[in-house]
Amino acid sequence: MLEPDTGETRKRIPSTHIGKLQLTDFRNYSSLSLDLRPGAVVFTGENGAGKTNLLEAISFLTPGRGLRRAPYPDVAREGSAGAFAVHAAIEGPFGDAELGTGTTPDAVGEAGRRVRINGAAAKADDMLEWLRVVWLTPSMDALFTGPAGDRRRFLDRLVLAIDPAHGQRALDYEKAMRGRNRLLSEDRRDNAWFDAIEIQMAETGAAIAAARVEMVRLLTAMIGRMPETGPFPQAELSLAGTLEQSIGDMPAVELEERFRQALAGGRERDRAAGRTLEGPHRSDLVVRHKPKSMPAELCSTGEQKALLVGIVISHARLTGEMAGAAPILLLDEIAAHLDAGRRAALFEILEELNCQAFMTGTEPSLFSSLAGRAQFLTVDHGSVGETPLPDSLDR
Ligand SMILES: Nc1ncnc2c1ncn2[C@@H]1O[C@H](COP(=O)(O)OP(=O)(O)OP(=O)(O)O)[C@@H](O)[C@H]1O
Repeated sequence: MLEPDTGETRKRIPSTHIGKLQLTDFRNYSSLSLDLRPGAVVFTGENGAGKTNLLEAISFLTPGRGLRRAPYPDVAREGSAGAFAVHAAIEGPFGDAELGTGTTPDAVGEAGRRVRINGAAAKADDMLEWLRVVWLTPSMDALFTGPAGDRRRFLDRLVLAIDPAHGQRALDYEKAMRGRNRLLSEDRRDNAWFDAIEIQMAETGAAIAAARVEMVRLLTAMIGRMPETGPFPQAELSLAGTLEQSIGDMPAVELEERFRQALAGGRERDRAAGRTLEGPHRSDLVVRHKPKSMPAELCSTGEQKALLVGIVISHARLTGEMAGAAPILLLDEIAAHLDAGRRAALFEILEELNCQAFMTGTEPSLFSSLAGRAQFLTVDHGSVGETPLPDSLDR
């Protein structure tokens, strides 16, 4: 894996931006065509107008199930034939590209979403060659207090943005584990079958753990570049998980072999539980508020939000340096828990990162410090137009 640029002469990372976004039968949009500019893009409108839907559409320009993780039939506009399409014209340092994605009425699961790049059928992972998309949504406000699975998913998305092979690794591991869990729950005792599955789990599981450890190492270095206190305090990151904690203590092949042995030795225990109890699917990302030396889950709501924003910003910087192009950021209701000082600080950092950053809020006044430096768009139940300026910001 490449190292981020830590030199004295830090260059400005080139920006990738969506110049045009077109939606068909996507949530409350029957047909929409939007011209977008680089830098900050602010969507404002009343509750239920369709602001988050726009961010969700952009989140489909990266592998996975989008920022709501919704079943595809829910995403297609009610009253439509049951299929949706998102199309984006991308401009960036690697050239221009046309990215298209969508479903058919019977699409289910991740594989049910089709992708086209420059008119040709492509895999979802191929979109990562053109742009990286990272998001922060209000549902992530409970990231530090909620279940470990949410933090794992968050971490794996961070890894995916800098290491495109991570998605396939995770899919392969899950597929093998589902096979093993089926054998366990059906009380099958076919040792050869178990052996074959466990070899696959050991290989992919050790690779997943190694990629996560690497991510935490790189992100920790990047977080260290921020002021320790300041508007977005430094987070201290570590991983809880048998595999992750053993990395560095032994060569990768030995780690893989140990995990394989642990799986084989744990069959009876797992049979009693009806599922696999050990592996990277049980790991957790542990976050502490460094200046306060306190677990993140014990911090105030605002402090947790500031920590999370700090992590996402550092990750965006890391992604930019490693991928050679700044990622696209989706910041849903970002202003909600941030005071005016932190909002202004965030906008400054986004400009420095050179990201196209999509932000939503009910009131344009929340973004007043961006007046003249951002594209302001008003969302109104299925249509989007330029926000009249400057009056709306002078309030
Ligand atoms: N499949 C669908 N077809 C049509 N409309 C839908 C579909 N799914 C959701 N909606 C509508 O989209 C709207 C919600 O949009 P969205 O979540 O983007 O709102 P928002 O502007 O972000 O609101 P808030 O400020 O409350 O977060 C709701 O009115 C909802 O009924």
